Amino acid sequence: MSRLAALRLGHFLPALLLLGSGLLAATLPSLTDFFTSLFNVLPTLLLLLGGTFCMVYGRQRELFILLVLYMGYFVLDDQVDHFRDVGRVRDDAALVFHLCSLLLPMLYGLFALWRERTHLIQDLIARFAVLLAVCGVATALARRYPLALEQWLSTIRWPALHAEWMSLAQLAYPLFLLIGVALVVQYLRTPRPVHAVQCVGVIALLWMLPNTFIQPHALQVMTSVVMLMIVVGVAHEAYQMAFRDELTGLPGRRALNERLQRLGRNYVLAMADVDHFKKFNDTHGHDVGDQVLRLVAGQLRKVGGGGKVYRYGGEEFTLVFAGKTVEECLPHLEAIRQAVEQYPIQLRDRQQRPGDDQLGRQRRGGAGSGRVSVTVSIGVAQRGVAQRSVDEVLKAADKALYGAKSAGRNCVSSQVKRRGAVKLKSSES
Ligand SMILES: Nc1nc2c(ncn2[C@@H]2O[C@H](COP(=O)(O)OP(=O)(O)OP(=O)(O)O)[C@@H](O)[C@H]2O)c(=O)[nH]1
Repeated sequence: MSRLAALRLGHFLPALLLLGSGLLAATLPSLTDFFTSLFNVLPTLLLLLGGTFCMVYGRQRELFILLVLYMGYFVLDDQVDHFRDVGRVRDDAALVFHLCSLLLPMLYGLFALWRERTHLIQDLIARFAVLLAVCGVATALARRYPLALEQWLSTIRWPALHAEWMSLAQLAYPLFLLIGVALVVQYLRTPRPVHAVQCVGVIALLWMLPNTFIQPHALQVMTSVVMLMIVVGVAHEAYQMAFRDELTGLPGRRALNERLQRLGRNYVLAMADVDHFKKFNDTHGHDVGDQVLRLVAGQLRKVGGGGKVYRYGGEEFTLVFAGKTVEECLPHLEAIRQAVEQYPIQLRDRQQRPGDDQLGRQRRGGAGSGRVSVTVSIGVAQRGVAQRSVDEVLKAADKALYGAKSAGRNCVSSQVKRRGAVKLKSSES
């Protein structure tokens, strides 16, 4: 699967919806008392709840992003409050604002790109040390040389690139660009929900900073929104870990158990099993076996007739058809059986794999390249008078699968129970 194909709207959608709602709320001329109070406490609440959640699950990276966002909010909110109460900005407002417009994207980007690789405690200490060092140096410089620092920050270094609407320190724009590109590259290399959320978060910050003193609720609303995005991203990944099978990307056994609880009165279950997979593993190795499981999963996923496929475990998959009869499902099962059988699997020696794509394509087409194919056997059963509970239907599908294996494999078998008699129907190529 290409990296672009792996790019999933589902990874971005929650964050984009939050961003849209945030923009709407932040640009409203006034908010009701309820929402004003809510957004006043939301950043603190999200730091406490989201931070605890991240700590419990060892998500240091997201914990520090939340911390950086909150610190930025804390410092700027003080300035905005003064501006709102007195009607003019504090003397140090320009210095604080320019410093935040550099430090906020810088620290956000740094922690977003800094993967958790070392031991949890070491990682925590290293991140704290970096945060303290950067904030400590910035505070010391701001106290010691306020005027020089403010001048340095507000200098327009590249007049040709400056536009009227650019209210941040000019250095902030290339910094935002650099971080945005780095985060997009990170997502393309590893398409994970938190990586997607971090990309959208940069856009929200880029909108928030210039509007901090202009839109009355920009700071509270956008800080809350970005913090919420990060927490949602972590929750999304926790859900995926629990319900998705990592190898194939299919929903896993836990997701299947959930689905089986709410199937209604009419449904069909099918069990699909890769034939002679032990032999395949023994011949080609476990790694190639894993690749094959991914390919088979990719073919099974295409099943028609409203079927949904789950990885049951090992080399077994379960297909669920809600509101269908066996007769309606058989053509779709037969189609995927054929699709798996006809799918050519290219075996390549890892060590001999060329770095060059074109060379790789040539070699794949070459006579020496090894092509194999695998087949699946499928057993299918339907809820009926003889098997009423999900367990019974699953058992019947398993029995039909056993029948398919006995009938020579690479076929679909359905077990139809009528008045105690068991009839096994096999369709073979
Ligand atoms: N590579 C790989 N192999 C797995 C995985 N899960 C289970 N297996 C292997 O799948 C094989 C299952 O073999 P068996 O259940 O004996 O059946 P089979 O060889 O497929 O033969 P039939 O089902 O009778 O056609 C075992 O060798 C397992 O090690 C996995 O995630 N990756």
